[in-house]
Amino acid sequence: MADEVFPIIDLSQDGNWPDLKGPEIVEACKKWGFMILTGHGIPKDIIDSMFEMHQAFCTLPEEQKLECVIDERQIGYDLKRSKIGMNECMVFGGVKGDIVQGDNIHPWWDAEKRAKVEEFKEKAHNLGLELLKVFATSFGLDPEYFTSAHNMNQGPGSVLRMLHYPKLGEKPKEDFPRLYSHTDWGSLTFVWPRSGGLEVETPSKRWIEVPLIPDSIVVNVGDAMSLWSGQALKSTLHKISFDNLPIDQTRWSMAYFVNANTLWNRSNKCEIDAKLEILKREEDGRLTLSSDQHTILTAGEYHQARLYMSQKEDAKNNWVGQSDLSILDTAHKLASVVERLGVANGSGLVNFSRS
Ligand SMILES: O=C(O)CCC(=O)C(=O)O
Ligand SMILES: [Fe+2]
Repeated sequence: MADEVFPIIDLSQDGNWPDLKGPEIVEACKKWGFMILTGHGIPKDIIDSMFEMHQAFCTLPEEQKLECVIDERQIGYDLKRSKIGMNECMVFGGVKGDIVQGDNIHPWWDAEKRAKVEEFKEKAHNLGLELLKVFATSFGLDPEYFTSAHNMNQGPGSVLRMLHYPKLGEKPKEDFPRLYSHTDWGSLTFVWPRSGGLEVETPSKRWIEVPLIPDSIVVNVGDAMSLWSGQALKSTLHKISFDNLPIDQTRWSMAYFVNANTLWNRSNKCEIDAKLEILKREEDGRLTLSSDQHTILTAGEYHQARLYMSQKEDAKNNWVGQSDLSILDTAHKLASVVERLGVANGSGLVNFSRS
């Protein structure tokens, strides 16, 4: 449709962008669930230096990179050759300080490089907090309503994925995509693209490629934030297809996933847990706290429900890596809450539907 213009919002005019650009930001997140932010204040030399490290690390032989494979804290190297996608990724999850001190990171990432990653994560996180304040303020809530549940010092932490979609000799025989059609699980996602290829579903459900603007950030709302906001904010499907990123092309990008706090201990009990109190949309557009107990989940319960839903989906599709669903014994009840709210279906795959 001719009036479907991908939202591009420049924050550079004034230090007071949350007040000045807040309404435009919220509108974009309601209508598209996606926007591009320019003039966002994260310096270009810092972004450049992150991509330099990313590209240099990816040139190491595969067996070296595989020495530290991604763990349950979401730290380490992730090589994907599956229905999820065909890419490689260095993943830096965990809380503040975990990268500088942490294990399971290849020694190629020396102290100086790790400090840069921590600094970048912190800058990204602070921008995420500003956006969460904009959302809360626009809904008439306490500005810290969402931010208080996104503390960088509390687990599980937000996750930086440095992504590389390599050139391929031939198209995979197994029908694996570059990146499957999905919505993100968390609160907010930032993507720094260095190459084109990312496609999103428009409000009228067409697929378009996200404009490539150097040094900008592509921001999208995740399922948790959509759920939390009573679906006032939209979590939108996106993908990278072989049509748009053919086998002879490469894509470099970085994605930062802003997640709500929750921490599981070794006996699978949740120790820190943000309350994901699903807000209710009033007729005048305001969001209020719902009195319906069924619409109150904690971030940990939400996460468990998503795990359960995606493993159920994997099992249905006979995907590799199935695990024992009985571990998640209460999760199916929670999954039905998530399903009923219509924010996510299965693992967020193509047949995702929303009223
Ligand atoms: O590479 C990209 O730009 C997209 C990454 C993405 O959507 C994801 O990892 O969830
Ligand atoms: Fe995504």
